[in-house]
Amino acid sequence: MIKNYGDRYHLIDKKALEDKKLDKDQLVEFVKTSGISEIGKNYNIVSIIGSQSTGKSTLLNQLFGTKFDVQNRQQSVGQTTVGIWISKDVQNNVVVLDVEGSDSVERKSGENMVENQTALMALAMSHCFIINVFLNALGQHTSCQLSIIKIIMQQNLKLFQQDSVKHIIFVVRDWDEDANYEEASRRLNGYLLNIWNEIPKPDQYKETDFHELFSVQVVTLVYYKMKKEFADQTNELHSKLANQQDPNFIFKDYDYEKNVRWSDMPQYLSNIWEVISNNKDLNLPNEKILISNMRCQQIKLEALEGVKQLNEDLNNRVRTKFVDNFAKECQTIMNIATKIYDKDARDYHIEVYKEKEKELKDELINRFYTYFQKQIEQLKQYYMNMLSENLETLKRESIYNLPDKLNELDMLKLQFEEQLSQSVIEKGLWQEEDHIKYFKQQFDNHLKAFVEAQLANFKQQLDNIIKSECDKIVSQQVLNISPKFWLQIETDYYSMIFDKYQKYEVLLTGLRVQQKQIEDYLNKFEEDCFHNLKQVIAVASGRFKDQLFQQFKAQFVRASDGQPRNWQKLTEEEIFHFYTDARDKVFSLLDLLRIRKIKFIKQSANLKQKAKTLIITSSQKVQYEMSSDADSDDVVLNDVFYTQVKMQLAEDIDVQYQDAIQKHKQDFLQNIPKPFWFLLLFFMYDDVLRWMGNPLLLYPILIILCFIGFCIAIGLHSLPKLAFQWVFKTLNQAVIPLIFGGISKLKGS
Ligand SMILES: Nc1nc2c(ncn2[C@@H]2O[C@H](COP(=O)(O)OP(=O)(O)OP(=O)(O)O)[C@@H](O)[C@H]2O)c(=O)[nH]1
Repeated sequence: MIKNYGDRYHLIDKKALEDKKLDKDQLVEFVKTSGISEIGKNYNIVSIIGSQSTGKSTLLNQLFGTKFDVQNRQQSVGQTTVGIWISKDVQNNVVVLDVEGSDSVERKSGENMVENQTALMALAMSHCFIINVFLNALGQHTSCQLSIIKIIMQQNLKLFQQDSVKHIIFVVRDWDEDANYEEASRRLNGYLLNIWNEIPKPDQYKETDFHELFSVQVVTLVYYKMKKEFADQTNELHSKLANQQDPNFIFKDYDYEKNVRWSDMPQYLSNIWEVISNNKDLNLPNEKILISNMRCQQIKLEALEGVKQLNEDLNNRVRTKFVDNFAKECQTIMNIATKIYDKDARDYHIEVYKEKEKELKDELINRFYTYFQKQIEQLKQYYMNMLSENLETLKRESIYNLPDKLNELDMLKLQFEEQLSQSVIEKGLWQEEDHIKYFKQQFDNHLKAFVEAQLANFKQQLDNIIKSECDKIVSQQVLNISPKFWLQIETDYYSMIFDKYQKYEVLLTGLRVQQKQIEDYLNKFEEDCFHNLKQVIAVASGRFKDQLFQQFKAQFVRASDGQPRNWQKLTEEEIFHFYTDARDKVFSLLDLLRIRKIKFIKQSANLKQKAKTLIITSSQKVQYEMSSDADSDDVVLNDVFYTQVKMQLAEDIDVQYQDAIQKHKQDFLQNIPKPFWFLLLFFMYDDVLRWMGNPLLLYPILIILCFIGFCIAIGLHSLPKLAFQWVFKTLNQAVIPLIFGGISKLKGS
């Protein structure tokens, strides 16, 4: 059973030596009951080694008020202290180790290892290492007595990293006033320096000076029975070891942060002991770090657990909708977690503490990042939906209102940016700029697609308007073809198109179409307008002939006062004159139409137009010109069509002329009253019958009738008709004018 007296504890006992491990539970219990755990990191450990039964325990009890067992000389001479005992100064934060005496007679040969192990354990644990020696032992045997120091110093260097200066105090017991202190001090220091020089050192300490790692003092104590002096001297030594106010306090510059917390000491010591007893390599500071690592890791997990519910809540909310003040919430969770962590972990090894704190933050940030990704998706979805809804409404708006509306829609982008910026706990941490950039691109593309669709609709409407306007312009000219035909079309067309071109350009700029694209749009607009004009002219050209004919008729059939001409009153020469006059005019107009071609001539004109959206733009304006330049392919009337129209027109005009002539002649016959024609028939009919009696007339008539009958019988109905027409025409042209010409001459005379 391990001895635990509450005020002292058998740290390394036989069992620990045999098992090569400490009973941690017992140690924990001791740490609790002795009140050591309360001192946290603010403590120093003092240990003592030396030959067996040299009053080590007595000295410690005197110094620190501890209750280590002291050999009773009356009872027996033998080993009292086995292994290592641990206790605490009753008044100060000094932890005391009482170590088994070296060169003990109880240890069999080959058991030196145990002494070395306990001494090494004491050295590894201690901040101050007291070497207890008797004055009378100083001499030729001292080096033998100090051989243990050599071994443990060597091992200590090999196994442990030296993170602070260790104080070595030689306490020379039974000091005689006659003894030479300087001599004793020089000798003891000399022994240690020799040891230092002799021991093989690891590379990192090869060049290290002994005094960088060790501080050596020699303290003398009188024979313990000289109670007053002994008490004075031990008090002085105690003050050096425990009184922080003492100017000779040896731990003045000690960094207590390097200490292992007493609550972690059981684990720490059991690790050291395990390594020492198994003769394994050990790095003391690393061991401290190990403990700190273990505890800080646990505390970190506790901190994470402490904010688990908050994390889940945030995660659940961001799944359904984006969270306002997302970063603020993350920061709150982070603060809570670090507070939990800081409360328990801040006393551990500072670097481990910081490292684990960073790990905690990183882990939380990683979690927040997964929520942040959902947050981005939610934000994107929300603002894209907002955009789509707005665009749906804008479909019903006039396109000219769109530029202003686009500016309003930009607010959505800004809102997204603001929301996203408020969602990052550290600027640039989650590449939010990239997300903003990507979103803006997506937003702009969506907007662009919408604008393009709207522009396509608008362009279609614009084309129809242009077509109808062109139709009006051309029709107006076709209704009265004049020498200014093309010029007027050109003027009207330009003024119509110019206005629309400007508005279109302003609109395109307002709709944020890129400059290059604006040019493309405008070029297309010009081409389409021109194409429409050509189409309208092409269709209208089908009416040229009729219109020219009408214009001929208007000039030929009607007089300048607008009244129809009286053909009867006009001579044939006059009719002919009017005819040629009107005909020449329409033919010259037709000729004007004939060679006309339309082509672009680009002319630059600077336009400055203040847009509705307050954007000022200037660009080049392209104008058209109609000309007879044969370079262009855009021919309005080609040669074939022109010839066709001219022939038809000429035919129609001729008919008009013939008609006029006929009317001129018919008018003469029509002037004879109808009763006169009946009277003539009445007087003629008996003569006709008499003529029929004449075979010279009868037979030709019979032959003609037979010919007509024969033609009808064989299906050639038109043949007799043609024959009659020819005969009557000949008569009309040759005989009747002869007859009526004579009559009219007679009438005239
Ligand atoms: N001569 C002398 N004897 C002392 C002194 N202090 C104590 N003793 C006696 O030495 C004997 C051994 O005392 P301990 O304190 O048990 O010695 P120790 O070194 O702790 O012994 P171990 O535990 O076996 O290592 C006791 O009988 C003490 O009375 C001293 O300063 N001088």
